[in-house]
Amino acid sequence: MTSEHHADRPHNTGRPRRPGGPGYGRTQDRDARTGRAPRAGRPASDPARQAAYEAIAAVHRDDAYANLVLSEILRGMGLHGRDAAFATELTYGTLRALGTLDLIIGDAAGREVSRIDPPARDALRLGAYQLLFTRVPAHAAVNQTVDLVRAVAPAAHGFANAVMRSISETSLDDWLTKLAPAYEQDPVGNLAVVHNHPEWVIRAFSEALGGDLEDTARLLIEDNQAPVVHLCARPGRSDAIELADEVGGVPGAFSPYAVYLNGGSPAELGAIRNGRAHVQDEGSQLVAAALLAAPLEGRDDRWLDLCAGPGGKAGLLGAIAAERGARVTAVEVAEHRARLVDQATAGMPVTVLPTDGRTVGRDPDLPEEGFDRVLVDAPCTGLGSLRRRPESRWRRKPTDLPPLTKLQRELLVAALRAVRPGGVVAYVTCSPHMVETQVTVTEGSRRSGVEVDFVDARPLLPAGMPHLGTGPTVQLWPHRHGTDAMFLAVLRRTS
Ligand SMILES: C[S@@+](CC[C@H](N)C(=O)[O-])C[C@H]1O[C@@H](n2cnc3c(N)ncnc32)[C@H](O)[C@@H]1O
Repeated sequence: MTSEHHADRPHNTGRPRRPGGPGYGRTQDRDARTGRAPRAGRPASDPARQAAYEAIAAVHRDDAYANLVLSEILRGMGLHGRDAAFATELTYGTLRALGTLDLIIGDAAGREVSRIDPPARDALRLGAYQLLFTRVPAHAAVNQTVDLVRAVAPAAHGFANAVMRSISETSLDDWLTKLAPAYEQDPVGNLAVVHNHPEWVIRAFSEALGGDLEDTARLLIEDNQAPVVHLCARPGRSDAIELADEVGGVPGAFSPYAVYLNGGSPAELGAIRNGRAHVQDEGSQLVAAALLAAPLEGRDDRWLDLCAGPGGKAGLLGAIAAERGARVTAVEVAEHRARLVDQATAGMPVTVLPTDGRTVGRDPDLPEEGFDRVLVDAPCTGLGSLRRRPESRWRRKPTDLPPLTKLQRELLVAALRAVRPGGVVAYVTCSPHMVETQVTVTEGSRRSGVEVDFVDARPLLPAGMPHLGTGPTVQLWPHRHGTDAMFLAVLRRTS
């Protein structure tokens, strides 16, 4: 091993790195130790790769969300069109495939990736992704990566060159054969490496899919695809067919409000800018509409959204409330998210309460038995929307579950107290994890102190929708419905 193989170790061992501190400099920064600019007169790498590197580094360094940080970076660098699309593919693809990329890099480098200096490590991940998962020619992937490493971790460029060349000598299939355990001996371990998901997530998916590993594999494959952007045509303001014509999209398969967008930036659409539509997964539209489709006797004009931020479902409920003469109270505990709900529901009969949803009965605006329909779109692991949040499968941990499920139960209990006898509560998560779905619903309703009945949620979804199971709850799936894996339970308070 040459000395360069060791040159990428942290220089300031023992001290945590600050964001923007040495070793994490932006590609155009000067080298923190030598003060020299990287390869004077020559860009570190092309702008799309540079943007992708910055985004990946920010996700790992600052716990940033890829979608938010990438759009900021693209804006800051003035990247549009093909460059922006390439940067997005590189960022999302690298973050999704992280577990497998790290195994391969670790093998090629002869050391754990945790022992590679973070800037060099992120550049190598980006490079390995190009080599193994894209049609970028190998020489371009290697050279661009080495140039990038020269800029962000100058001492490691020789090491990076050796690792990239070693990775490029073997095809992805051969790497997977070498590093994945045999399916017959360890099916979950095999799927984890082959389809880029943590094992605990695969076990959770498999449990929710009745232990069917072939079906689970189909879900994992779907999770690795870039999702189609769905719009929601707001009732009373727009119509899905007209909107599809206007934006060059296609009306959705299930939700009467859904339009599938054929690429392009939704933020630039007139319909989004003037509040006739919003971006929202079709599954989210379906579960919000299901709450309003549940039969109800008596009063039906006081609706509550107990976890409203950033306001997607509140926007749909508010638009329908305007048509039906109802009023929505939208509760959101995080102030900045409550402001987003305000913006999302401008001009609708919606009152936003920036408060904790568990204060039902203690807050005069959240009286017990004060609402006819209540939505609890509970905070959750988000394992059902991994397509949209490429980093989250590696960031989430099983230890996230106990505090989240406690909060979910408490919010469901609050919802069951807020609804009047005879009224309905929809409990929704964008996670299919059974602990967040079935277990929370069973435990929450048991602890609420009120009597409830399950309402069969299947007839509350559009007629003819396939794969809705045996009820009374419904689990949607990316590989079956093209939606996020939304879970829906509808409960009627009977006492
Ligand atoms: C899954 S998100 C809701 C998404 C939203 N319904 C939509 O469609 O845009 C859950 C939300 O619950 C909020 N939240 C968490 N704890 C809460 C609490 N105790 N009371 C009210 N909101 C809470 C989170 O800040 C987060 O915005």
